[in-house]
Amino acid sequence: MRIDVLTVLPGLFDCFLKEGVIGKAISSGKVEVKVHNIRDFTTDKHRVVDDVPYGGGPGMVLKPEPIFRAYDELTKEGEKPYVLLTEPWGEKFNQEMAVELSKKPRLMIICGRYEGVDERVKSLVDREVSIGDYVLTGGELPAMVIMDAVLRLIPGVLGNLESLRADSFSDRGLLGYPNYTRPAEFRGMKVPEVLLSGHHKKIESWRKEQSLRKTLERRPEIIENLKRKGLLTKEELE
Ligand SMILES: NCc1ccc(-c2ccccc2)nc1
Repeated sequence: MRIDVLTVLPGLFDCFLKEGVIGKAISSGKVEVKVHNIRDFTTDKHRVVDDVPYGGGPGMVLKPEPIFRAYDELTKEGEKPYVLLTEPWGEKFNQEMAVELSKKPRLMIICGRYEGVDERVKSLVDREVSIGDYVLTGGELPAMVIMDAVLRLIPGVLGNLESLRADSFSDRGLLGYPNYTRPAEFRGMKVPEVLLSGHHKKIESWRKEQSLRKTLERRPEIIENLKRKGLLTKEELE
């Protein structure tokens, strides 16, 4: 997969693209991520990327020209990208969308900033995406959240051990089960006996029950949603 990011603050992505699983996936060539400074696609001396809103009102709006110039330049060759715009009011990002986006050969993420982008930019956009109902200073962090969730799903990006965690639970949006590691007792808090039993069937059913219980308790709408879609097995429903 290739991802092109358009932003006025490219520096925000430096650590994200160098460290951890994402950093390894890029350095190993499993995925390609290019961050582009919108300012590099201006033509005036002052490299202006924003302007005051028509009709008045507070703040500034990202101008259309530099973004269109960047889009035209970056799509001259190769597959046309599926274009996302990070906005406070976009469609809510979730694991289902992450799975769908991970199947695209090429993505472009336009990061909103200031009061937002000129409305004409949306003629380039396939999906306006929000990571939650709160307003940030810009769409760069949401872009990193989306890339993290999508890139980890690309085959080969997660090491063998980690990929085991991508089981039918996380993919259905269920909350995870409790995790423990050594020591077996710490400050009087013991690891549940079942996890020390070595009885894999019992451990698996304990974990399923814990995950379903935690999801029912904290996010009942996820259970209802899965029920409606018929994505819960008979024993999971019991
Ligand atoms: N859904 C989170 C999100 C996404 C983008 C923005 C944002 C804020 C300011 C300017 C442009 C985009 N805020 C929140």
